Amino acid sequence: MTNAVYLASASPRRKELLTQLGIEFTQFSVDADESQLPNELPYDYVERLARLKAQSGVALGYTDRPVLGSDTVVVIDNQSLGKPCDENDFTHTLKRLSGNTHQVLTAVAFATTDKVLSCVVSTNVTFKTLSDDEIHTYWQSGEPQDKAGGYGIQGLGGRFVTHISGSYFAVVGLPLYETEQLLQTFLRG
Ligand SMILES: Cc1cn([C@H]2C[C@H](O)[C@@H](COP(=O)(O)OP(=O)(O)OP(=O)(O)O)O2)c(=O)[nH]c1=O
Repeated sequence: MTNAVYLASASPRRKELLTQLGIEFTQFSVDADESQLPNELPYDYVERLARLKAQSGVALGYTDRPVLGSDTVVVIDNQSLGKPCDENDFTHTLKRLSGNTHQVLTAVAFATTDKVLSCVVSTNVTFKTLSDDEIHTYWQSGEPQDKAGGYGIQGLGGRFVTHISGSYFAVVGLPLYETEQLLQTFLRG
């Protein structure tokens, strides 16, 4: 088996990040049910989804190379926040992130027909205090809509971040170092 993989993701960020790793890949999207189970912990949730996306790729017939699935959630007060469903939801989220530190959890999974291997990377991100105006203007930029927690650290949302501890790449959607390590372990095992 060569180093080439499949990327089971619709995310343009994950495509860019995987390109940055120099791994040859083919991208396709999978349609996974992303709802959280009752009482499911954020860590378990994000890891389950990454595995589900990878295994859905295998189930679609992409079986000749490892399939990479990944998922990102923002966690504050033990609650997982996905993409905002509307401006109200977004405003509520940004007010919770404002002036606080939250965690971004990104899970990565590789799957083939006979095995699946995954890991979760946690990064702490601290936001400055945001005004109502800043929050409203940011929503109108169109950037928050498709991003976990309603912000993009790599875009206009970057100016809200006063401190980050951990993997910047994991916040954007794919931790470079950990993904490469996981693939090496997967291919060896
Ligand atoms: C917090 C944060 C999230 N994000 C993105 C990463 C993920 O693409 C997205 C979270 O949604 P995900 O459901 O993890 O991924 P996705 O729907 O974009 O792609 P797919 O499921 O097909 O792989 O939020 C940023 O781009 N920047 C950030 O700062």
